[in-house]
Amino acid sequence: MAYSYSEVEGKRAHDPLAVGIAVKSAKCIWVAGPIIVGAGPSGLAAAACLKQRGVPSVILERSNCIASLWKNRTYDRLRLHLPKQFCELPLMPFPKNFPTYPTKQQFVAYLDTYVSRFDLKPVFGTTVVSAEFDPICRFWRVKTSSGTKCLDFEYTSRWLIVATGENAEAFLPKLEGMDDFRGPVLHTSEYKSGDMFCGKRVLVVGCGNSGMEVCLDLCNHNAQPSLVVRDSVHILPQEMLGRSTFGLSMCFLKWFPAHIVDRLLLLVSHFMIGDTAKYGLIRPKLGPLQLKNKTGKTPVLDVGTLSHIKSGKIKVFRGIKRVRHDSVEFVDEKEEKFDAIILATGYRSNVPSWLMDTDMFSKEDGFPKEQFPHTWKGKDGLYAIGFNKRGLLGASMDAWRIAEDIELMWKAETKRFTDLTRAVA
Ligand SMILES: Cc1cc2nc3c(=O)[nH]c(=O)nc-3n(C[C@H](O)[C@H](O)[C@H](O)COP(=O)(O)OP(=O)(O)OC[C@H]3O[C@@H](n4cnc5c(N)ncnc54)[C@H](O)[C@@H]3O)c2cc1C
Ligand SMILES: NC(=O)C1=CN([C@@H]2O[C@H](COP(=O)(O)OP(=O)(O)OC[C@H]3O[C@@H](n4cnc5c(N)ncnc54)[C@H](OP(=O)(O)O)[C@@H]3O)[C@@H](O)[C@H]2O)C=CC1
Ligand SMILES: O=C(O)C(=O)Cc1c[nH]c2ccccc12
Repeated sequence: MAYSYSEVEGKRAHDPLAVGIAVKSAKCIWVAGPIIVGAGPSGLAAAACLKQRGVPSVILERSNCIASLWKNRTYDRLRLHLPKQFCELPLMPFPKNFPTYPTKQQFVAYLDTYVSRFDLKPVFGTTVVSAEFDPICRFWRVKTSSGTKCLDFEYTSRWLIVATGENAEAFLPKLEGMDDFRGPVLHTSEYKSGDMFCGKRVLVVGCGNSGMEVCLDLCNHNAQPSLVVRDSVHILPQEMLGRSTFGLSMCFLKWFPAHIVDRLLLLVSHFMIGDTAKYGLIRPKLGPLQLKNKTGKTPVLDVGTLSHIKSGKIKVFRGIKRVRHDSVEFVDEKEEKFDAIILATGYRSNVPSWLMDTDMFSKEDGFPKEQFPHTWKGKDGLYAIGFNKRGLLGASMDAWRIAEDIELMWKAETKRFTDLTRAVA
């Protein structure tokens, strides 16, 4: 099937002149600057930093909006857990009137403004299904799918920036007997509020920040939540000594090693919230910051759930042995009836499903093989943003580095091109 120039034109992202996209063939689009996969906070931050340095880019996004995780796959009561100064994207501070912990709606509004401010125009409804480096031409071939075959393209560029996120796909563990359960089973990415669970017995599986906060939301909606804690977990108060726990940790880390700061955090936590192990929340052997550094596991910042666990309003269970028709059996042989199950079991990267043949990413977990601060750069013009397990702050750090790196090559190439055209003229 032949494609007219205007049809391909319709799929163009940014200002075609500024971007310098050239249509190479009917279904192939050459991108002069980098291709960015994903229009979440990371992809947007990368595009903005590049633009500020005069480097155009094209963002490919599978959903029909920016920040789809925040807009479509998070619960209503979500707020940033870290103070706003640690969650800003590069080049644009939060509005002064934002509270210390902005709501999801405020954060999303900020991202919408960010997009307007930098005039970013992601190509929506475009899933990257494969990306491969062509060693002969020395550029990346990025194949996309839009659901309609006639709108599938191959984008090519010298640079590829992976910004699909650490939370690209909901992780749904296979629990024995789950198919027999008579009630609803949903992942936290589908959970909006406890409205529909009023009066219901709900089992929340997983005690990360999502599981803990969903339990709190269920309490607020008069449901009866129970929490599965299969392993150990660090719970820290969101604030201590009059400061945010995160801010305080960052401050102390400038002077002391992580294991010392961990001792302080645990001491103050013990003083403020007591021994969490008494309630089934056993602390890992390694301190919260050391554990975060080593495994990426984020400590839970308590926003009110713990008091309901202490009061017995939220029951804590150990791992699940099997699910039955209307109940769940736990590893310690206890069995309890439930009306619904919410899987707060986290997410997975989807990079191995589309990025071919690279040394940069692990095929097992879809994260860069290198550790922070070396996660952002691979070979042959390949970059990763938002994969250093340091949230939005980490994504901002990556954005600066990537833009700086690409700008140097971009300027050199632009100069070569200008020299060449002058010589020809
Ligand atoms: C509930 C929740 C709350 C959080 N709160 C905080 C917080 O308060 N502070 C903090 O610092 N961090 C927080 N995080 C961490 C979180 O990872 C970041 O906030 C942020 O969303 C990461 O941005 P990202 O752009 O890297 O990934 P995402 O926001 O996940 O964006 C990735 C984008 O890539 C798109 N995509 C994926 N695969 C493809 C493909 N194959 N083709 C095209 N597009 C694709 C997705 O649709 C998505 O829009 C939170 C995470 C969750 C889940
Ligand atoms: N406002 C905020 O800032 C918020 C931030 N977040 C962030 O979003 C990211 C994702 O968080 P979250 O969704 O909580 O996911 P996490 O990956 O942090 O937590 C998943 C939890 O599920 C448990 N789990 C996984 N499989 C099973 C199973 N088969 N049986 C029992 N338990 C299981 C894990 O246990 P184990 O550890 O044993 O593997 C872990 O406790 C994190 O970075 C988090 O900090 C989330 C919510 C709010
Ligand atoms: O939400 C996340 O997982 C983040 O990476 C941000 C974050 C929340 N709490 C933290 C504690 C230590 C380091 C990062 C975080």
